[in-house]
Amino acid sequence: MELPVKFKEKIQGLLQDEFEAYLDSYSFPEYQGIRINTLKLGKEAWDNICPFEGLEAVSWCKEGYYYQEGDRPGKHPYYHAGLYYMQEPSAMAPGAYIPIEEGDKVLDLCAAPGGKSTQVGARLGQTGLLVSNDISATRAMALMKNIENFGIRNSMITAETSERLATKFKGYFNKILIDAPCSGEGMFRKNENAVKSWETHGIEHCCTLQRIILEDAYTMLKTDGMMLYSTCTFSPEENEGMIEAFLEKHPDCQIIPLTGVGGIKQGRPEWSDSKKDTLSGALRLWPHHLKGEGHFVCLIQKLGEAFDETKRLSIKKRIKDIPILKEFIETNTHLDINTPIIELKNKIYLQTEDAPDLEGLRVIRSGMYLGEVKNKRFDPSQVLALAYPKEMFKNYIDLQIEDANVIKYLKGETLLIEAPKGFNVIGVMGHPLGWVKSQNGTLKNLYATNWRMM
Ligand SMILES: C[S@@+](CC[C@H](N)C(=O)[O-])C[C@H]1O[C@@H](n2cnc3c(N)ncnc32)[C@H](O)[C@@H]1O
Repeated sequence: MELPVKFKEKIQGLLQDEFEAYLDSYSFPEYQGIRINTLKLGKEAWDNICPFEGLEAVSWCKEGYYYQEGDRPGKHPYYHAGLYYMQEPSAMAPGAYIPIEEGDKVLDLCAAPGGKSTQVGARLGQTGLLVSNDISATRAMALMKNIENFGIRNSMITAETSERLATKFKGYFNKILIDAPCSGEGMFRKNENAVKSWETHGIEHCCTLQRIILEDAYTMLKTDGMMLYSTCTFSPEENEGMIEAFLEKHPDCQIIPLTGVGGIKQGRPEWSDSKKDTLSGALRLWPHHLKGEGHFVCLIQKLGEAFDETKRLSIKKRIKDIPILKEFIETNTHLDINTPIIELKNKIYLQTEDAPDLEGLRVIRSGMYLGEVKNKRFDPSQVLALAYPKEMFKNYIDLQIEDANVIKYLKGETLLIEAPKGFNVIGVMGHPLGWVKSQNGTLKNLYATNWRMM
């Protein structure tokens, strides 16, 4: 790996006698992690079915593990069941350090492909609301799939600029995650393109974006709300310097100090202009101090007054108001038919009671997609099967992990299994995978085409 000379000189000046150790980290292996989905199973249940040998705990994220080279977690049926997310271990820090309380309204402002959104969504435990946003609609589609696979029900997904979101959500959120677009110096070890991008775009371009995003996040925070700012870069301009400039502009905000564990170091006030001690309450993850690529994390609280001016969705419909949907839900599930929904071009989305009105925004998913009313029938979505435990479904077929039918199902094949006539949910080791339709000993495979195993 050839590091840009300018970068090397700068980091040497910053790290001084740590510089050699930092350079040595480029010969260390790439660290890969998985994070268990606590919406679907607890630690004990995971330990009972874990298919990977020698997982090692990530010290700053209690659901995180390093897996070994040769493991293929993305190819395992448990990945299709949404039991875990694959994530670089240092990237687990922002989602682990942001305080989340039951019922919080959380915004993940730069969310794709969904590492931190799935983490925070799991921590919300299906309470409150998670709005996940990314400026790129293409990346937001990948984000949507990850959120759906995780079974996060209380979520909305948008593809917007922070400026446009801020016009809708003034003073609305309790917590905001800003995993800012950055110069990506922490990605150099595993991705040569990150070096090219650093040389092309430069740090100043990223700083401009970060300043705008932080300002908009401030507008969207409630009084006492907290935002967690993170980057995967080392440059002080995008980290301590960015926070310092923000706090100068907003004296009603303060850093909530965080304490590093497992080799995580504190922020470096000496790398800022003001050298304010409070900046040491931020965290720095370095590849020469821990097993991870690198991150910066800082938690900020807004104390100033803010008023929630966000328009709420006027819920006019519930499941019971659409006869075909009501019949499907009552026949096949134990879902409450009073649950609020919205209907958009025959597609039905589950809503939370206090959902915000997203009109005028570029919306990727307005609530959890339940399915489609089509030619006087209801086609249930893949998401519906993944978003609830097996007990929610009246007909559930469970397969053992070694059963060849698991892979056949994930590949979209028809299965020869006796089951009650009509819709069934099929799953593996107690965890739903998707729908099948049973008739005369045959299961028609309804596993969504774009989710199939290759
Ligand atoms: C570091 S990545 C986010 C990674 C993500 N948080 C995760 O954990 O999977 C930064 C993201 O910011 C998005 N982005 C860039 N500029 C943005 C803006 N002005 N508003 C919102 N998102 C933006 C990029 O498309 C990119 O997906």
